[in-house]
Amino acid sequence: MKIVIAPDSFKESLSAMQVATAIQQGFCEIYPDAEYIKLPMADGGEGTVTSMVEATGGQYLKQIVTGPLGEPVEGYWGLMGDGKTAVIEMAAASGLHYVSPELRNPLLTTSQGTGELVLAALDMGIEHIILGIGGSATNDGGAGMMQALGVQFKDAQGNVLNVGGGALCNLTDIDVSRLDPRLAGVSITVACDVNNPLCGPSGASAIFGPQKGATPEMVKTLDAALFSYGSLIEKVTGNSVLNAAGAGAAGGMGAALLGLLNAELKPGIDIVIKALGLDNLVKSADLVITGEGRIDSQSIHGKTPIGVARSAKRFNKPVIALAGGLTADHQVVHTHGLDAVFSVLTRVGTLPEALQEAENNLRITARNIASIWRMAQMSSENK
Ligand SMILES: O=C(O)[C@H](O)CO
Repeated sequence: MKIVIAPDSFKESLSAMQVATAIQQGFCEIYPDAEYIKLPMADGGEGTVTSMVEATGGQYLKQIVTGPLGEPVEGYWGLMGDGKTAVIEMAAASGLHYVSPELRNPLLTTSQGTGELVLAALDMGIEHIILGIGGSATNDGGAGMMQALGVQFKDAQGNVLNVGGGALCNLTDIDVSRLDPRLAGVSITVACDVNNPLCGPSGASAIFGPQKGATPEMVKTLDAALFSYGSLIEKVTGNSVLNAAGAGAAGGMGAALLGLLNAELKPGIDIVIKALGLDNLVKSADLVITGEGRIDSQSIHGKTPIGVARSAKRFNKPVIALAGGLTADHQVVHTHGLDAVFSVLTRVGTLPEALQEAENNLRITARNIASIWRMAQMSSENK
């Protein structure tokens, strides 16, 4: 029996490889002799560099950059096996995991560090950038990143804006004349973890603002700020961003990349699936297992489990997903290729307890799924 295990990370708890290993351990208790293929996946958010570097035999590079609250953090990026392509994930510089829950405030957080990672890659003379966006602590429309790359955002008095999503309320002018000229010679592909638009009820602020610490009042302020930011980008560049799919990824960073850098936005999971050759591996599998920290109705907008399911369903393979948590509205995922989904929680506890127990709970749940799988196999053999 061949089992492909292709999960995302469980954010703030386990890396994608740790998740895959825990699932394998559980399955091995029932199927010790099965062939297991573990593929740590990512969708543009945290883990994208690891997946792409490992898949292409590239290398990791460390870089001290400005974190979401202005503090120095040790970020990283990857040089892919071809030696010409940089793979950068914005979460490695501006990710939510850098800000503890009580300090989360998307009015103030900046994506500047992501721009600094891009500068580090340009310094190495790369020709192409794959920029994974998602998992951010920011809602600044990627303005911080663009500031690091030389763009100036100004208010009506001609003053350069402060950093953070809240400051964009005062934006009246975007000056691109000092944009780093090296960017003109580099192609940028953006791996978006979601396809949400910039603004509105399914936009960056409304959907992802709360997890970054936005109160309902802040969501309104941030949404209005991103609307005037997007409108101004359209006016200055002539590029449409307000209605573009993915412009709302990573707190609106998609809009800056599309509008100000003419980058191409793609579903991140498709880029990772291609680099890892997932289609070829699932083709001959008996079972495909995926997972993510949380599975909800938003998962269908480009998250890893659905991308993996799409790949598996091309070859009509069964797909099971394991999640730390399932929301009440998660069932829509069944119409997108996930045959069965399981929450791994084994008891009622606190969130920190759930994060801490995730590895063991994954193993236990995987063991039980394997046991049901074997019972089903035995009963069909006995018919
Ligand atoms: O960073 C975020 O806002 C989410 O991951 C969606 O991109």
